[in-house]
Amino acid sequence: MPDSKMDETKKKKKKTAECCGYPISIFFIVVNEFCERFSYYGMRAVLVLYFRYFLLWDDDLATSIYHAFVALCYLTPILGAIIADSWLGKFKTIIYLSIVYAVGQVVMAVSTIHDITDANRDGTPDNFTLHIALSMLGLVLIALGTGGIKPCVAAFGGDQFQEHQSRQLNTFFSVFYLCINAGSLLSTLITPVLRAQECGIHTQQQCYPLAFGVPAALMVVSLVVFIAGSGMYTKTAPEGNIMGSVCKCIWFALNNRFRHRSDIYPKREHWMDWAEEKYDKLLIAQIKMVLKVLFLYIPLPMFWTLFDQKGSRWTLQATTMTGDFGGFVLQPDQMQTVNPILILTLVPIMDRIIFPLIKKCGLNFSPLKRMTVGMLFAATAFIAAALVQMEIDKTLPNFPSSSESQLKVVNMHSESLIVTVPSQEPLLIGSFESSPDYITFDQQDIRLAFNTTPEINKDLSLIKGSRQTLIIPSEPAEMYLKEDIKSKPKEGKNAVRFVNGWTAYLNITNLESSLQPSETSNYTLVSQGMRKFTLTDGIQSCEFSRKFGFGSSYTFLIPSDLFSTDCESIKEIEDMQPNSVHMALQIPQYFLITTGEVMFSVTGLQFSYSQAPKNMKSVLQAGWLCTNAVGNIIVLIVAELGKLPKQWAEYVLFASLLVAVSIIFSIMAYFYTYIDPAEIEAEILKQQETDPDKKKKKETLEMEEKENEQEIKQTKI
Ligand SMILES: NCCC(=O)N[C@@H](Cc1c[nH]cn1)C(=O)O
Repeated sequence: MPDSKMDETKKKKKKTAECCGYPISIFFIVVNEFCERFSYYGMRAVLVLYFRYFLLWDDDLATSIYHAFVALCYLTPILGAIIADSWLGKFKTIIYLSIVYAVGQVVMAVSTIHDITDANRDGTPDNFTLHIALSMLGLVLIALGTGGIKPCVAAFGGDQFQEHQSRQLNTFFSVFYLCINAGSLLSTLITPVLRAQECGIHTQQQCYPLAFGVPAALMVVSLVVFIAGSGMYTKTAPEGNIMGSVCKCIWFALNNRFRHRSDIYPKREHWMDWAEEKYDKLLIAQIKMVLKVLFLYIPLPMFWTLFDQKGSRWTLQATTMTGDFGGFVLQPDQMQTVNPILILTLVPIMDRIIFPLIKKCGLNFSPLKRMTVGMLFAATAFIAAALVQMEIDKTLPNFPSSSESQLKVVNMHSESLIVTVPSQEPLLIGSFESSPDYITFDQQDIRLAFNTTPEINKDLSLIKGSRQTLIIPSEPAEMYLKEDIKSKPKEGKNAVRFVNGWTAYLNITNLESSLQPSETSNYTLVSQGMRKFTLTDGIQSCEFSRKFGFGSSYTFLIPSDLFSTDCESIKEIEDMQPNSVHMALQIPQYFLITTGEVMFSVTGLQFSYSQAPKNMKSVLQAGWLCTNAVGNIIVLIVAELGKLPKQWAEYVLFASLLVAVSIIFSIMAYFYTYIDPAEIEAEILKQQETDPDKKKKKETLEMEEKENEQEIKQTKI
């Protein structure tokens, strides 16, 4: 950098306004981040539901696309960092990519308006292709925007601080993290509520446009806030194509090293020193710093692999638990908000109390040690999750393995029946009752004998890995098999179905179609709480209500005296008992992983900023975010491949993997020496200034490069 230019930036820095030791411009950046994270996490909160219930994709497709989107969001930071460092500078990159981001959010919101293609006004869109195309376009733009600006915003925030504000700089990253979590907490609470509203022009539907529209609006606010602070920022100019020269320099060093591999050449301290012939000492030193940090990042994705499973595995675990807290009832997916709530309380506690206390005890709790401890906390969180899982497993129904089949017998006949089952005591099943529990068979083909007159022998071919119910109607010879659910119902809901013992067809609320005599309905899902069903045959009707817990399954037997007893005589068969392990048991694992997050993630953010040379701050931020992307990809792969028979075993496996990785990391960290990039850079510059010969050489090289660049530009034109 020419001296005159350096003086200019120094002067500018002196002018920045301060408040309590912090640059005022920080305020705008922090508010901007809050709005942006509100927008991002709010959209993410309803995304899977949008795929599932608006685009009508199946579960697997919905979750795969969701994870792929999240992974993409953490890969695009590389792109953002390149644009910022080599072309537009952080400030302009943030503005332009925020516009892309906001446009993406708006496109996404528009894609959720069913009325735009609902010509026949039946409430479902007629042209799914258009909606899918729009939403995919929206998501790509959003991933580009959110990922692109993320490394820039953190680094740009850091840039606002001057050298004497290093203490405030550390606090900034904590406050930054608090804002992220305040934004994510609020939006994950609000957008699902917005989604549950009904809206529409022709037909009233779930209000996805509102659930995606509010995040879009917040992104526009975020952009406006950022621009509002425009006059106050310290803006560092882009320093040219850093990534390009870094790659060229590394390539040259490797080549040069290879050419001089014979013993006759003197060894050099570091392989990067082999670039000295052609490249500036400063650049070489900077590359060394970055490479050291990037090398250290290699084990980090494992942390995110565990961390990001709280959104998937842990939420699934919560669906097998009960959320009844007496006064209020917590839904399984709401358990996730425990993380941001704990962040909001733990970050200040750590910063104000725990870390200063450790320091007072004379212990040096360096950033890398903190990160190692953070990883160990995450591992213990998974051990806690495994313990909870074992508790749940005790209460879970005994589902058939893939080679077994299970059968239950329901007797709707007016008399008791004795059923002879292979390798079992004969079963006595009273009229209007069922066999006490599912009977498990190793074989598929079985023969049952019934003591009716005349005796009935029935050959059944059961489905492997399935649960089925044999319904014996009033006319026993017409018995039939019905397939049952073989896992806990989704999202903590309850699966219910009816067997019609009434003599005519019945309409029942919640059921898709009317039920013929002796027919068994398909399952309908009802959520926790008091639920009412109205049964009618077109002439008479009665109401039947029941309180449901979480994750149960019932078959309701409708008797022939249904209406004379005012629905009182409906009999329930419990196929799956409601969940009984309390969701509060998940709090320890949330506490542990969040403590781990504060030590690992907040520290990693600071570390990535502080150890990066001035012109490569966003690059290292991008590298840091990339560890998150890789972590998500590992989740995707493991979810596809690894099907451990027991969930608790999978938790223990992940915990052990992370412990192993954290040991490796601690060894790597032991050999890392913390640096002050600014100091090293200043020293090298000084050396070069006192060495006029080298300075000249460097200047000619720089001029050559510039000429080259200009030539390239001209040829392009
Ligand atoms: N506490 C969870 C929300 C949160 O802090 N997210 C931060 C950090 C982060 C990156 N990957 C996972 N987490 C963010 O979005 O930058």
